[in-house]
Amino acid sequence: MTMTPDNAEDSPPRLEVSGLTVTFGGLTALDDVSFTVGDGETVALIGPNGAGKTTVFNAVCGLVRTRRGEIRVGGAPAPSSATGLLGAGVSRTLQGLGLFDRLTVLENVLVPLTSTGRRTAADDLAAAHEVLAALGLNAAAAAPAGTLPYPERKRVALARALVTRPRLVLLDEPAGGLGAADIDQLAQTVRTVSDGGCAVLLVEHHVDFVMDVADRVVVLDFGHVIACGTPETVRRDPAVEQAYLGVPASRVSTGSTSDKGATTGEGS
Ligand SMILES: Nc1ncnc2c1ncn2[C@@H]1O[C@H](COP(=O)(O)OP(=O)(O)OP(=O)(O)O)[C@@H](O)[C@H]1O
Repeated sequence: MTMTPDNAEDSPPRLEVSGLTVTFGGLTALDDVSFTVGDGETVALIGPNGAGKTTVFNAVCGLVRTRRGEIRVGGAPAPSSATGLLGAGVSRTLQGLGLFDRLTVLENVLVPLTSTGRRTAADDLAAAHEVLAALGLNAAAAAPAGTLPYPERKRVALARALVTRPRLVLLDEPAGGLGAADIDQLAQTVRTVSDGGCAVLLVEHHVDFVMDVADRVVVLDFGHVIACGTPETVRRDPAVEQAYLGVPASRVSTGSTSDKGATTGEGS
């Protein structure tokens, strides 16, 4: 859902990517990529393997050098340090989850709060328990994260991204490896987050999930934006059909259990 704050017409987009070009040696991973994500808006980046989706995330987080172009968060140049991003209200999840398996679920979720050092321990605990409750993880709070089943581990990673109450959250394949019930729950969480005014940018291969939650879809292919629009517009676009949606998953997937193809059923 797109929120319309009172002064929306005066506000810069929460995320503005303009003419972003990233090269790795002789490879142009992103070529003149531009799009925006507004407050309360959910935008999905889709495209085949190697299209450049994760590179966009890495560029927004300052993890890869930008050859050309500009990235602005809330109207200001995007910070490039982890603490700068947290301060600007940006958080992200990782494809590989990146949890500390031996730390408890609660300790994992507290990590981004303690690293900012701006709040009291009591505030941090309250915020962590709030997000754990919202994601149905309270009962698992004291368990080592590594002992949980994969869908719960994914929710812990999501909780860790949301505990700072971000204004922009980047979700890297949030539905990957999940079954239908977990994807429904995830979609509800994404809607709640965006209804609260947070801008959501997600990379996802699970097309049904994208069509369900995204306000707009940006389609990348070989580092170029080949389509951008509402889910229905993009789904009917012949160029998107040819580059991605019409391509058998086996031709864009990296493995038989991978969620990297354009999947339309359950993610695993
Ligand atoms: N650090 C790097 N060094 C060299 N090449 C890289 C690096 N990171 C990404 N690439 C290349 O850049 C291109 C875009 O990769 P990227 O990971 O952004 O694609 P993607 O759309 O996220 O793919 P996937 O769906 O498989 O995650 C690919 O050709 C990839 O091999």
